[in-house]
Amino acid sequence: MDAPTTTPADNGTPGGGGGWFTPRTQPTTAQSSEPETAEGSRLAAMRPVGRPRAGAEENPPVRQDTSPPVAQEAAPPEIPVQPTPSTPPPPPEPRVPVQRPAPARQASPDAVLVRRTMAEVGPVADKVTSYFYALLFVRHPDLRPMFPAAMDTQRDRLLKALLTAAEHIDNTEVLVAYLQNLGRGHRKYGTRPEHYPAVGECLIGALSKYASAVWDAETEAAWVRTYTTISQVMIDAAAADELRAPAWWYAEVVAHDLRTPDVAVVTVRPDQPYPFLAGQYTSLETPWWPRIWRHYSFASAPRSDGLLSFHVKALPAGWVSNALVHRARPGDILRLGPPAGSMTVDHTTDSGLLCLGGGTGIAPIKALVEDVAEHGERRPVEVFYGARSDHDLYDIDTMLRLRQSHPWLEVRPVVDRHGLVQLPDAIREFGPWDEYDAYVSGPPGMIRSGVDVLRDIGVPSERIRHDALEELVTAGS
Ligand SMILES: NC(=O)C1=CN([C@@H]2O[C@H](COP(=O)(O)OP(=O)(O)OC[C@H]3O[C@@H](n4cnc5c(N)ncnc54)[C@H](O)[C@@H]3O)[C@@H](O)[C@H]2O)C=CC1
Repeated sequence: MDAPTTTPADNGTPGGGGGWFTPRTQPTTAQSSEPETAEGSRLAAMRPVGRPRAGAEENPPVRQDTSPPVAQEAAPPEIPVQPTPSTPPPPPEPRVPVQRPAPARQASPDAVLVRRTMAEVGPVADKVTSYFYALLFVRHPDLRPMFPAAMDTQRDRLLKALLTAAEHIDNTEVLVAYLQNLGRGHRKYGTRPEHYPAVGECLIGALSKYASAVWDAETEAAWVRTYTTISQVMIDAAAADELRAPAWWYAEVVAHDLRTPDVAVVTVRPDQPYPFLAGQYTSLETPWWPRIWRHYSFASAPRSDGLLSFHVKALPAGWVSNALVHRARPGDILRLGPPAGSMTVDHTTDSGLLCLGGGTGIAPIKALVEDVAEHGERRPVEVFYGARSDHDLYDIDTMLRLRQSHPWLEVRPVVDRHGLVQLPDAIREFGPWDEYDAYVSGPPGMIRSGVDVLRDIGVPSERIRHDALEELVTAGS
């Protein structure tokens, strides 16, 4: 999957006060001197304050950089600082905004205006997306090579991420982490600080066109401040990440094991150490579909030989997944983005782990089991491994071997019974689960119903972990 996400990471929230999401200039009113629609002043307002490149003008014009932004696959990676094997993995992330509703507190004036715009454009979201990208590519053709040649269903990811962030602008704690992850993740596309004003300008261009009924100077000023804040957090996170990690890793396929006609276990060796935590995922690009990145969970806890493995199911019309299952062979070189996701084990408690792995969703669950084993803990781990048929339980042998080695582990295969009893239903027959944290991994529908069942049987939301559904919708394709 352009991998499963749990969440964006890293805290970095400056302590105290309003933090990052208090606009650096006080919110203004409609009567203020905020720019109205003049593009020049709008862009000046949106220009991120952080880290212009050496020699850049103080207020460079948006299109100052005419060099092609990316096409990285042919170029050797620029690696500012090589991580060493002792580089600690990034801290796990809090959940993405969609998973944790903003606490009930009074919305800031900017948030009210931003949400009003969002409500207005919601019914015409597709048009906003098309118009946004049309504006971006017409006004800034130099940015076009940063996107895939064929803009598939993921083309609106950038816009979606920005709008998600804007909508949750008051939910500082979660949002900062989300944006930092987004900023770090954008390094692999070749995104630079000077690209942000171009995107902001087109974002506002598209919103003002489709939310014209509610658009006024005050709304525009709110969006400018919101976008400036968003881009600043992303730019700062990318700059900090540059000091400790490459923008991407090359990884050579060293093993390819076709487990069923459409599921392969792909093992790769990164060109340099790749720190991550069990339960996380990465983004992956194949040589056959340049600039198309998909998310895949790591199927093992970090290994001493540094190898990484992924379980990939070839999906109908899944370009990347089909290439990985049917075309990739040892010796092929892939690219990996940074690790992400918060579906990780909390080693500060000894609660049990209740794990639901559906289909290839068993991959990160296996990693979690290995992680618990490596920590030498004796906490109960109960794995429910769901599949459509016996034949689809492609990793059951591995899971049963793990169970033989670890008395604290229980593995229960759950095969669909005529579509009536599905994986999540099975957990009702066992329990009680009061002392367990729950981990849910698999297709989005299974995650949704898994979370419903868990809540229904009394597991509190804060004890349920899963990757972000919005990431999973296109994951693995
Ligand atoms: N971290 C994560 O959450 C990961 C998620 N995945 C995702 O897992 C999926 C695996 O796909 P397949 O192997 O084809 O799975 P699948 O479609 O064969 O389903 C696997 C299991 O989930 C159950 N299930 C599916 N839809 C359900 C629903 N709506 N309600 C209740 N139960 C449901 C099925 O009954 C089956 O037991 C992919 O979408 C992949 O992207 C894969 C790896 C990690």
